[in-house]
Amino acid sequence: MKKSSLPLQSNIRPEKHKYSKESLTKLLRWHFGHSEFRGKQLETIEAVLSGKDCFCLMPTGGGKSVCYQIPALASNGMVLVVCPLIALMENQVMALKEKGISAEYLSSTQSTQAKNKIHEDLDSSKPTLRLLYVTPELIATSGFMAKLMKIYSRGLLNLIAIDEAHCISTWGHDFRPSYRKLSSLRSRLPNIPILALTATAVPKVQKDVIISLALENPLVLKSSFNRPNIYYEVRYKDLLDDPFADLCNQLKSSGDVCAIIYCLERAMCDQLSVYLAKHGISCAAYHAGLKNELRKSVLEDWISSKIQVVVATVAFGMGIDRKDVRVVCHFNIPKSMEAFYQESGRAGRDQLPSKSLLYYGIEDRRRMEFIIRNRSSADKKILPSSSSQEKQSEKSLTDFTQMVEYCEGSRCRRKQILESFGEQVPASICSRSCDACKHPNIVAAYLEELTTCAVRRNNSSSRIFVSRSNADDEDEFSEFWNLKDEASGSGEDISNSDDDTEVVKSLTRMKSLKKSGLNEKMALLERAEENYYQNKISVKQNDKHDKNSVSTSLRKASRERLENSLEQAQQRLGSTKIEVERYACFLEHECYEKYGRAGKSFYYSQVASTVRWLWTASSTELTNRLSIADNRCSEKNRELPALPSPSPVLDLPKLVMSNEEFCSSNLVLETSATKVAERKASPAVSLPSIPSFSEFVNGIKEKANQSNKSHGHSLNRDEKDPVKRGRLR
Ligand SMILES: Nc1ncnc2c1ncn2[C@@H]1O[C@H](COP(=O)(O)OP(=O)(O)OP(=O)(O)O)[C@@H](O)[C@H]1O
Ligand SMILES: [Mg+2]
Repeated sequence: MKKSSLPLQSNIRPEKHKYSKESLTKLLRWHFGHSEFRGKQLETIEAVLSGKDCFCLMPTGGGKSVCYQIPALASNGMVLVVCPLIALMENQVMALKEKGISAEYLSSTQSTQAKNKIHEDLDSSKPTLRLLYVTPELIATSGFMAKLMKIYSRGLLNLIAIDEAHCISTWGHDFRPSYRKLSSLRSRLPNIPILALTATAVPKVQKDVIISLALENPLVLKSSFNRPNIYYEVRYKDLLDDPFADLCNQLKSSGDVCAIIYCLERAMCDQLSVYLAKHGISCAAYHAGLKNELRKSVLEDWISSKIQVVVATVAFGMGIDRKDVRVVCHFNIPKSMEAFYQESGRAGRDQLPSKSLLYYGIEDRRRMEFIIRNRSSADKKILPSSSSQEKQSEKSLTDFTQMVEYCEGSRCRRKQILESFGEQVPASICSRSCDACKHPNIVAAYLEELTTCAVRRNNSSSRIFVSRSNADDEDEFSEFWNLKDEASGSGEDISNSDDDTEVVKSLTRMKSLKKSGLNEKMALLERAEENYYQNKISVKQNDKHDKNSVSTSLRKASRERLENSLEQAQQRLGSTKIEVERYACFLEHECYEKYGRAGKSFYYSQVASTVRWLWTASSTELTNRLSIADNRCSEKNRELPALPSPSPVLDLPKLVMSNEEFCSSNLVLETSATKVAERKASPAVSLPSIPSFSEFVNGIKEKANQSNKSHGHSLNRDEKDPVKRGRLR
């Protein structure tokens, strides 16, 4: 159904018309059904209608399209819209046509017939087209440029809108080399106002966009990037029993809502989508590995609400306008804050309460670092090394570090996002609409547990890197670098004079930020460990009353805790038969060997790590680890370290075993039944609670100050005990 145009004035160029707010609002209501302009929409529209260049920064879903669609309706000529993706153009043109607005797009995917029809209209004496969407690649062709010049010389071109303008900058997260070619528009088509629009522009990118498009004294309109209707939350994979199940519960508890789940790899999209579907969630996978028809039908089904959840790679989303997306989940850490902001910003475009969930895992982090580093070295092989490339790879790592800070820090998530775009905001801006502000104690406790996990994984980190040694393999399965071909084909050097200092500054900033976060704790822990191994810690081995020493009762309790966990692992894995008591002795002994002398806090942590590992270990991992115990049996003469003197309260001489005793312990230990009975009957050996690393550090400080202050953690012990809490709720 075609609506008649509201009669407004003629050509906006060369005479610059003044449009009243009322007449423009009328257009907005008539064509789009919105009652008022939002944010900076009106200012932007007035600026371009008066012939000014304009740089418009609005948050995702802020309503940037209206800023060039209304000018197209306010005049008789045509607005040229440059878009990075065909799918994006298709969507917008379809939506405009449904509103009765004359809009078309030109792309390689169209039939010759469709293209000819558009060209006929453009060549006619009175073209009806109001908006013509094109890709930057088309602009670069001489044929299209000639056509454009003709339209221009006839006075029919009113405005050039560059959507997703950050794609022009190599500093932006979605750099498109073809966007660089837009720089000729200004010289070829002088006096036509250019409107650059983006939701993602750090100051450096803004500057780059303005220079690259040769905008003349542009009006720069910035809205806040804040998305107040989005609640931000990070969930920690390493602390979860089953991240798939957790996500499934999260989606179910939100109701049958529309969601996008982003994964790094195609295989993960398929796997997760199958899992969710099996558990009653209406969903489908979407990635570049699927056939075009299937992809198209998934997209159509999702847009028309036939399916509610799409599990996709980053190939899905730019410009997709489903307003009621309630949850955007990143199942793997994104590569940068910009990418995260863009993707999570697809939630709540209708301004209603929505959620951004990010599942953070230590292995995901390492993997992404690995990909970024390898991508950089792969690029170096393809392209001759240049300073701009080096800066680029440094930037990728710096960007990623910022994302890691977001996950590993306990600061307000919203504030972190906004500050990463150079926006200084008061702490009150969040009003408890992120997990760090809403549940600061819980987030702090999770991060402390994560520290312990990180230490444990540090010991086995090489496994991850060894198994992923070929960067090219990554690209086959992930759309992480989805614009890679284009990017690597471009040899343009676009370095700016101040790039070096900017990068150095931001790196320094990142380093100083790190100091306050998890890394500091890690460094502290590493130093403490180092000190221990260099015998700098004086452990009073013979002092029975040293509160920090590991008592025999503690060792026994730890062994029982490990027995419980081994029993649970056995149940979970089903097929694996484990000699629970024997291996619990072995695992406990490992913990003691490594940390016993450093004191009970380190020892506790190590036991807790082992318990957590047992919750998630696969059958093979478990078998591998326990086979070490069996191998040890052959080391007959190896001496175990001496235990500290037994506690006067509970003397358990049998707890300290030689290797031989250990190897035959399955024969001498009591039956499970008697042990369980004994365990129940013995109140003296209750399971120890595990102090966090910060509790440990605070404890030392307190001791030094001889203060009677309590620890100051508001979580009670039950909440902090990972065994009792078990997992993230
Ligand atoms: N003045 C307004 N009042 C109410 N809704 C509006 C207004 N302007 C735009 N919208 C709606 O806001 C939604 C987002 O608009 P649009 O797609 O233009 O956002 P965008 O800024 O281009 O987002 P993105 O950065 O994700 O591309 C659309 O559904 C649109 O209809
Ligand atoms: Mg848009």
